[in-house]
Formats: sequence, C-alpha cells, structure tokens
Amino acid sequence: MQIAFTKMHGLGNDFVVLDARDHALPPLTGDVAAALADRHTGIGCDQLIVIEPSDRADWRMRIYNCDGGEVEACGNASRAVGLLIGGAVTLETKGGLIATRPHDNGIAVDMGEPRFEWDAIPLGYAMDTLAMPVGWPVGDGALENPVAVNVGNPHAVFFVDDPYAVPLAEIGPLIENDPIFPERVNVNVAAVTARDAITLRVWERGAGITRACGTGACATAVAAMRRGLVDRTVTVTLPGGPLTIAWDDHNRITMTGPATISFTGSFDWGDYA
Ligand SMILES: N[C@@H](CCC[C@H](N)C(=O)O)C(=O)O
Repeated sequence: MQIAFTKMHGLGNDFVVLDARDHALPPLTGDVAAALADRHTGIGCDQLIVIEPSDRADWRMRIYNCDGGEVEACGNASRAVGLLIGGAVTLETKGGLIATRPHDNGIAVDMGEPRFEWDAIPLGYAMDTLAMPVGWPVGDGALENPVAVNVGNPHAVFFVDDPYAVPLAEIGPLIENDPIFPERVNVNVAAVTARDAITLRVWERGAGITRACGTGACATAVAAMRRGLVDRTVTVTLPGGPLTIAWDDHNRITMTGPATISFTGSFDWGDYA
C-alpha cells in the first residue's frame, strides 16, 4: 500500500506528515513511527505527524517522537500542519486544543494555557516549580533549580550564562530520564539577553537535540516571565532561528514563526510495518 507524505520543518525541526483526513491509515505502532523517522533507513525526521478527523476540532494532530513514543504537543509541527491545511484551523492534540492562523511572519498558534502545578508537569513529588530544589553536576558546576512548566508537554527550563557552553548531549539524557520526571521531560537551557530576548537550546524528550522546539520556546518564555526576567512578549532564538512568544492577560500563549514544506513523496507501508 503506497502512502503519500509531506516532509516539512519549522526552523529545522523536521517532520514527516501523513495526511489521513480522507483515508484512514493502517494501525500505526511506535515501531512503525520510529522506522519511518530513522535517518539512515527511513525517511528521517524529528517527529512523525498524522492528521486525522476529530470530533472536537477541525482536525486531530497525532505526534510521535523519533523514538516511536506518542506525545502530547509539538509547537513547530502545529505551525507546519497549519500551513499544510491552510486558513484558520483548530487542532485536537493529546495536550489539548490549539488554534493556528496565517500571520505576516508565518503561522501564529494559540498554544493554550501553561500549567505550573507539580502534579501537572508531572513531577515525582510536590515541590516548588519556579525553582525546583534539584541539580545535576556538569563539569565543575551544576545545572540546577530549573523552572518546571507544562505547555501540553513537560519541560524543565534552566537559566544559564551561555547555553552553547552546556554539554547538552551528555546532560540532556540524564535529566530527561531522571525519575523526578515520571513522564520524562524536555530539557531547555536558556540565557536571557534582554527584556525581550532569550537564546535557547533544547534536548527534546524522545528526539535529542533539535534545531528548534516550539513548545520549548513557549515553556522557556513563560518561565522567564514568571521569574520577572523578561516582558510578556519575547523573541526566543534557537539554533534554527527565532520564534515570537507572547503570554497574554487571559493566560494564553501565542507562538509565531515560519513553517516550510521541503518535499513530498510516497513509501510502501509494507516496508515499515
Ligand atoms: N519539537 C516539538 C516538541 C516535540 C515533542 C517533545 N519532544 C516531547 O516529547 O514532548 C516542538 O516544536 O514543540
């Protein structure tokens, strides 16, 4: 069975998008998702995205990390799906309802409301999420006292002097898999460079270091806002480029940035199932 796909990216965070709005796909297991995402033997991507009919929104967006795990939210893929479908679109995700619309600077997404309660992140036990009383050794120092935020998916945000000096490939997986995060966690290392500017690198749960993470940018922006480090609209610059993040008086986060179609193709489902 031949399946069409669209290869897309948001600031270099790349996706294989399967459009199942008109025709249902065969059952998609984590193993199939991981095989399609494999950069050596599959199509290759950070996340596999499936668009399906929804009872609660215009469409449902399912998100699989390249390790095959299905997850709740993906900011960059939300913009990609918004671009692919076109117009103003509501999307049901495991992390909640979101809404995308065309914008002069690409696609704007209403990402919903952030959560800060320890059991909404979730964390293993009750603690202050504005400065978690934990740390992990790095070189002669430590990465410590992160802000924990859930923006549909779980994030830990560490404020550091220089995100590019953090050995993220080594420390990222240790923090991601620490039992203090029972659902694992996305690891953000960020520097505030002005009242309206943040530099960010992300170790993504289930995907590793990516060029950009939309939910990471949202989580980092609201973490910095909660700490009083920045104003309520900031530019978050990731390795792949900038996103604009605003947190409004109604407690909603809007993320604005580009999305791009790279190419289209097709594959034989039997080669991966
Ligand atoms: N790249 C995404 C986030 C994808 C999911 C994440 N790795 C998780 O496991 O929660 C984004 O742009 O937000």
